[in-house]
Amino acid sequence: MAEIHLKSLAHSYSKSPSGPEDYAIRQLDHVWHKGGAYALLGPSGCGKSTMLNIISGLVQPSEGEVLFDGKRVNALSPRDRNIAQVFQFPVIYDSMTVYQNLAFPLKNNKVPSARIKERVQEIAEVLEIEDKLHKKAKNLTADEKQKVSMGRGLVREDVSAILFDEPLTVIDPQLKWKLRRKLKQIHEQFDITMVYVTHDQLEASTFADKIAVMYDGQIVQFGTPTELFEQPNHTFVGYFIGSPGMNLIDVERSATGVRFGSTEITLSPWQVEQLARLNSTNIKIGIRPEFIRLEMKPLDDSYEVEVMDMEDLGTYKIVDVGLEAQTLKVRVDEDFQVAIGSRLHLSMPSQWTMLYVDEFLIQEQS
Ligand SMILES: Nc1ncnc2c1ncn2[C@@H]1O[C@H](COP(=O)(O)OP(=O)(O)OP(=O)(O)O)[C@@H](O)[C@H]1O
Repeated sequence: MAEIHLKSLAHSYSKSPSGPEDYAIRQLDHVWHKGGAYALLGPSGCGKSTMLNIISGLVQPSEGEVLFDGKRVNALSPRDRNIAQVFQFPVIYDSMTVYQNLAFPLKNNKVPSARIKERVQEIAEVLEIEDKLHKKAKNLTADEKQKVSMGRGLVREDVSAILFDEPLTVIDPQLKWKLRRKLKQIHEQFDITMVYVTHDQLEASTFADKIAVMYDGQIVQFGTPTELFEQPNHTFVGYFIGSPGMNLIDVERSATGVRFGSTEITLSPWQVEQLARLNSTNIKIGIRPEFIRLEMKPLDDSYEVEVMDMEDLGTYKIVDVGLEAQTLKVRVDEDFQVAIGSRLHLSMPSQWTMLYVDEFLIQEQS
């Protein structure tokens, strides 16, 4: 098991990149600590697979270093890096039995046969495929094949880390949840560094203690699911995490804070102070639908809004309200009743009103 440090790492698939847009990974520094259960979350094309392949050695980074426990491994082959990688689609030998498939990585590493037997049995039990051990892999279902593929990654005890690249894509939705829990359990049991790539926030937060959110070749935030929800460090994190995502409104500076149209937004004094130090005109405020309050009567700091739409999602409702030219989404209880077109009063608690300049969160200095 190793700490994996990506130092000043950047990668372009182009031989002569002419600008940041030619990079799949823009310059970043990141540490995956020993024994952590991590997710690497982001939309298609943001660079997740490239990062995993750089760690495992399948891709050589065009800039920077990959360090395992402080030792540079850029020149080491994937085999010598001792990383197990599980891909989106099963990588197994069809002509071998399940047992032979699971035993293969151990045999290659000259593990004594008694230990191979024990270990294969242990992993097969965890993945609930012990009754398939003597079946030929070609006769398995797609789900079972992927379980074997995962087992081949999990079976080795000496690995620096296990990297999972969207491993549950081919798995039946019913089984997905169960397998994610299993992986988490395996992590707790064997204490291995695991990095799990996904574009699904639910998958990321059920598996990982900490999530790295990737956007456009950069890690824009590395935090717990709660931190990503409550303090999105970048507008993309606000938008991508949550269902629906954060309300983001373009604003301009005003005498007391910021405004859009004739709506003045009251900021905290420290936000005003920090904003005054910056020149950018790319300013947004963000607030999650869960943190906006809707009232029948005006409050001191409320804004009058019009109800535009309402969606009943079973256990809660999402109300769309119009404030000047903006539409904000508000999450309300299931029993909330209101007619479309009625006028309500909206308030945004300052504690949950985030200020973004050039897409990054303005944070209170301690
Ligand atoms: N072998 C390659 N040659 C050239 N460009 C590539 C290659 N592999 C990936 N890219 C490009 O690099 C960028 C990052 O791709 P990558 O596959 O790492 O993203 P991803 O986040 O894993 O996406 P997905 O979830 O769709 O797999 C994309 O613009 C992609 O088109």
